[in-house]
Amino acid sequence: MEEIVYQLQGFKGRVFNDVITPCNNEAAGPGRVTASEWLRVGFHDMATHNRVFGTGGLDASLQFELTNGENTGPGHNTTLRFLANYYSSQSSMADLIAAGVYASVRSCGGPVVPLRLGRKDATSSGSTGVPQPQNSAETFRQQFDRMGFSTEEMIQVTACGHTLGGVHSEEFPEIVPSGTGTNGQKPLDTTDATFDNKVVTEYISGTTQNPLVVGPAVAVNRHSDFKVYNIDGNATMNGLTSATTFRDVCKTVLQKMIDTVPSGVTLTDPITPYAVKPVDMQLTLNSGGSSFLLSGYIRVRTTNRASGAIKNIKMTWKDRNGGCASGSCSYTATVQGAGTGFDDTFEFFPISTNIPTSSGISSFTVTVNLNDGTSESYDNNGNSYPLSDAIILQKPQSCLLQSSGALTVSALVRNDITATPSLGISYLTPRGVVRNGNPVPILSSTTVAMTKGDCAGPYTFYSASYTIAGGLSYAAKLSVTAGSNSDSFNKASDLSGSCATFSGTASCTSPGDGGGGGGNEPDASSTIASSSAAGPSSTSSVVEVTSSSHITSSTTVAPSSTTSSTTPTATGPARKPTVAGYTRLRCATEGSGVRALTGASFAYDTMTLESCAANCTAAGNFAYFGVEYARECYCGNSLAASSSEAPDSECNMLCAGDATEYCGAGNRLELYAKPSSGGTGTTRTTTITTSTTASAAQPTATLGRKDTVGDYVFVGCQTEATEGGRALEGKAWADDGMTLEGCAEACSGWEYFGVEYGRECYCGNTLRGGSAPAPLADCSFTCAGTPYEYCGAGNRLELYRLASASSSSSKTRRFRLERVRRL
Ligand code: HEM
Repeated sequence: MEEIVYQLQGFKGRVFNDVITPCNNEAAGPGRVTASEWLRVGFHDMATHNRVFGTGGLDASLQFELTNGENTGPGHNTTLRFLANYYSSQSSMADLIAAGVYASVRSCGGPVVPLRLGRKDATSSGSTGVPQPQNSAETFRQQFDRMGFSTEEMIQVTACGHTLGGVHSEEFPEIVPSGTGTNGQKPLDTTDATFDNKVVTEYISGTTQNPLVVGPAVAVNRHSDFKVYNIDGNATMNGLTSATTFRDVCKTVLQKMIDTVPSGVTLTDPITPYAVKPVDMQLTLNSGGSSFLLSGYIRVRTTNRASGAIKNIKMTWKDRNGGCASGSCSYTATVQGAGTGFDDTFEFFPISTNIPTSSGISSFTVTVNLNDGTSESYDNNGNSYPLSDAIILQKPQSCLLQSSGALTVSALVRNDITATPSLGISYLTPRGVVRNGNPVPILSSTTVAMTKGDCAGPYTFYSASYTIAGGLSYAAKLSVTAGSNSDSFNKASDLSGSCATFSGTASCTSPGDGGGGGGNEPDASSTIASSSAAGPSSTSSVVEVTSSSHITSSTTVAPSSTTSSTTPTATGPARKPTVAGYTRLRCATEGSGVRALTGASFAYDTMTLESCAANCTAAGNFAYFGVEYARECYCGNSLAASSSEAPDSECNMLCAGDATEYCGAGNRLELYAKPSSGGTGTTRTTTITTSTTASAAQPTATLGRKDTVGDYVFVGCQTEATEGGRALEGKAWADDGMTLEGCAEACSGWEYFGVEYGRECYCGNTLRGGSAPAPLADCSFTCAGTPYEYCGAGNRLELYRLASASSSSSKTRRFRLERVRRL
């Protein structure tokens, strides 16, 4: 929750604020201020609390109450659907709703509402009792008293809520008759997207146009704001005419609102961002078992520091026995990226260092070295940051096929741990009926016994498989536990599509006697976890440790690739300046929104630089090759312009098939080029078969932009129109199974199609005025129907255009004009 709430944009941004920033963002369509919908959700969820019985309150029971008549309108559903993207065993829906109140108020310029955590989610609907506009003043007083709010607090909290948003014709036609508002909405004050006290001052001065005070609502006795505000002769409202007082009061009453929880729930103290926080720290056993890679980030809060004030950070660890037997127990990192929250900035320092398994690690501390020569020590309030090497969830040998949910998890258990490990899976399953039903998936957990495998020096492999049904397997969280030790809350989305073979297995040792001392036997039985989840590409064939043979056996792949993984790993990993006629260029990023190399691609569990070079030569004598994520090989004759140089330290994954070589990392290519890109082309004739065969090796499914979808080509990320109406007005539909392909098909015959907000498809022949290109990064939602495609975002279209559009003359002209306008 700390990351979701504070780590919003930029490096490692959780983008929780995307659809409510800026405050007037109408992510779900014109007339719907998303921030106001989030705030209203907080009230409607809380409003059924009964202080006497201790029932109800902020407990996410709203998800079961959407059709009970007192929670009308689409806003509750849309809000819960967005928040559910963050739902996990560590962030309840109720805490997320509370965080939504904090975020919406802050995004609109309101106070920082202190956020406590620990809310528990209801499992069924609660009582009714949300105040309705037709209720009498006395009923309102009783309802708020039942919630635990005094009359004064009732007036205050209603005014604080009604500083944002408005009343909608669709929901309350008797209050805002159809056609009388703008985009079907009438605002509650003149600044419906600013958290200010206009709702009060306009009411007190008699100039208010608040549809819950004046207008048609009066005649039908639905002027609820008037009934509430006027109940004490306007005394409380008069007290809120000072902007500062309004802000302070709102901070207090809105906190009270989100802290109203069922009895039995104990909330934490209000959270604040950590000064120093380890993020995604992970141990991964290197081949041979004599060392592991420690990776992750140290996040340092830089809010109150001058920019560039930090020189570097030093992480210093203690080995398993509390000392430093290896003689070298520290790692220094310089900044890799920065991120922001509403009120904070952070810098991230990447950790990537090898630690001998013989001595291991138990905890660490962090020193922040400043450019002025001073330094600060962080030791987790005197406790050090614990990091146990007793159990390791071994990601390279674990895999998830997101299409089927087939999961295999490999873990390493230190040989002195006697307890048998088990795999805990916490996962989400959709409820099926979504349109007007509950959009929040069910959070379940299961425990699976793990089967013992081979030794790897001082560790022993265990593995387990399970199929996560329901299509949301990527959102699962994985924990491996043995006795009191665990490696917990690992993201399933970090796993690749097939399990890599663990090469260079060592015979069993005890921790502390020299780890990996048994040598590196090229043992064919080292195929831990190569089974079920991996699907077709990593069946028993990977028992053959020799490189790439199982995918290109019928092809002309260079013979040099056959020896790599059996090479003893006595020498440590190193960069290779040349590989089979290619010269190393650099560690490179992927292109933004496109792959850096698009000529051909291969993925297999025995990847080496040599086999990738051989495949790229055979597949077309390509000018470039690059290896990414240990097991993915890309070829191309040109490099995407947006691919840029990254520090070598970021290309830190060892090749799946040869642990003496580096093979990029997530989104990082170990990039090589031929000195002359012309090449001889001598192997061209063999390329078609080779490339077909090799590509048939199951590529890792990854999230990425699609250059073409059916007959359409990608235009870019595009804003909605500003000139009254949608950017694409031809046809629209929304679906929870939305994919780019589905939208393309639905828009067949139209010149454009665009997908917005993950699940909304729009077609049109022209783009309405005001719709403009936006940064690709804005289109950050994945499609509701597949986690591998991007489908726009709030107010952002993933826009495609008919490839043949430019062939018809009239269309060509229009296209050019639009291009000019855009440029
Ligand atoms: C007597 C108590 C209340 C009544 C009868 C009431 C009633 C209403 C009604 C009828 C709407 C229009 C909804 C729509 O058309 O979408 C509305 C909007 C809203 N209410 Fe209340 N409300 C009350 C208290 C509160 C409180 C305590 C809060 C939060 C602190 C709140 C937050 C909001 C917000 C943010 C909107 C704008 C929603 C949007 O623009 O979509 N309300 N309220």
